[in-house]
Amino acid sequence: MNKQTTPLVILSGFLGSGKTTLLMRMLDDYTNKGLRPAVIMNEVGDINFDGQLLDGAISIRELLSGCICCTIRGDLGMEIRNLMIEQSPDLILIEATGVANPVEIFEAVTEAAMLVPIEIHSMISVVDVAHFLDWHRKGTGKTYRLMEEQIRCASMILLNKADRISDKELSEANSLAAALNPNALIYSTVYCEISNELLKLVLQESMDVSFEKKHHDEHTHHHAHGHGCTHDEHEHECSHDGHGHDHNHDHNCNHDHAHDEPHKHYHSYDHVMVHTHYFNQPIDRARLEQMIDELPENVYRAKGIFTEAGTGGRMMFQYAFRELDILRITPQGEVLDVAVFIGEQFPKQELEKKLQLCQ
Ligand SMILES: Nc1nc2c(ncn2[C@@H]2O[C@H](COP(=O)(O)OP(=O)(O)OP(=O)(O)O)[C@@H](O)[C@H]2O)c(=O)[nH]1
Repeated sequence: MNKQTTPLVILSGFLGSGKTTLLMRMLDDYTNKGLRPAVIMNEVGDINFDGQLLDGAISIRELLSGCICCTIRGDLGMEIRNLMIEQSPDLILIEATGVANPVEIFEAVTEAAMLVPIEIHSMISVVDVAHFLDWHRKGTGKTYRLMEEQIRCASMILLNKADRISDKELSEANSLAAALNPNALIYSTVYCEISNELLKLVLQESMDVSFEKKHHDEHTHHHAHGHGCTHDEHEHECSHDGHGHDHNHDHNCNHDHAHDEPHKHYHSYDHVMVHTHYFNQPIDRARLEQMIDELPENVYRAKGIFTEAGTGGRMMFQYAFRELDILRITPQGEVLDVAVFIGEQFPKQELEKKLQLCQ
């Protein structure tokens, strides 16, 4: 490890694949070893629920309401710079949004490296293996292509949620991932459980070599600000009709795709829709569970904090690819009751009605 630079690890992977689960493991391990990690978390929504799950002693920077690979790319550089100056951490972990294009994140970090001495040691792509196979069978769509890109750019791939598929399917997913990225280390995991040796390896310098090579070999489109990305700031469709708040991320990313072939550049963010709902009353948990069970397929991800009617307990729910987890939390500081839904073209008004009925 080069002592002059601070190692930086990027956690990428589609919505709900297990990035925060991995982040928490890494933080536990590194803090137990006496290291001082700092975290940058990026969410497409307005709220960072995952910060609630982290130890209050860890320095966390949040980049909300935008995707670090595009709209708030400049902010990432500034955050890294500020973190380095104010905290001088031993390492920086960046959890990207599930819809971030890894090539763009890599470039945003590279730009930051011009300001402060940091070095990317690893880009870990966490894959919800059941979700990945499902999309592979459909074989099309921006979501699948984004997942492919996240796999292609990784130095390490975790085929996570292995508990949700058979051994045969796991071996199929392994072959698919290896075909997309023969240079990466591939592991299958349950709740991102990786060994201490691997966690150590993540911080070692050699890991980024194949990644950099892939970057230059395969992603030959022009960049360094000259990539023709004319972001028409978000067309924020903010309908403050009481509680709902929608973001239709309709920016036009005019990448010069002629230069991108054969590996096109997928900014899945432009087709992603975010709906935020603030609860103003306690929630009937059974109704919430039923409402989530009935969510349309194109809602990929939902998270929220609510007060349970009856017990008055504060709860966090996590929904990813048709699986729901609800856990009791002790909020750090003042935290509102709020839920965020992320997906593609889902009927927001219908969702709003159902949310109202849970109260
Ligand atoms: N069954 C199963 N569930 C898992 C596994 N790993 C994570 N989860 C659950 O999947 C949900 C999403 O996990 P997160 O770690 O929050 O996923 P994420 O990638 O950070 O999600 P976003 O930040 O929204 O993109 C949570 O409810 C986790 O408890 C696993 O291996 N198996």
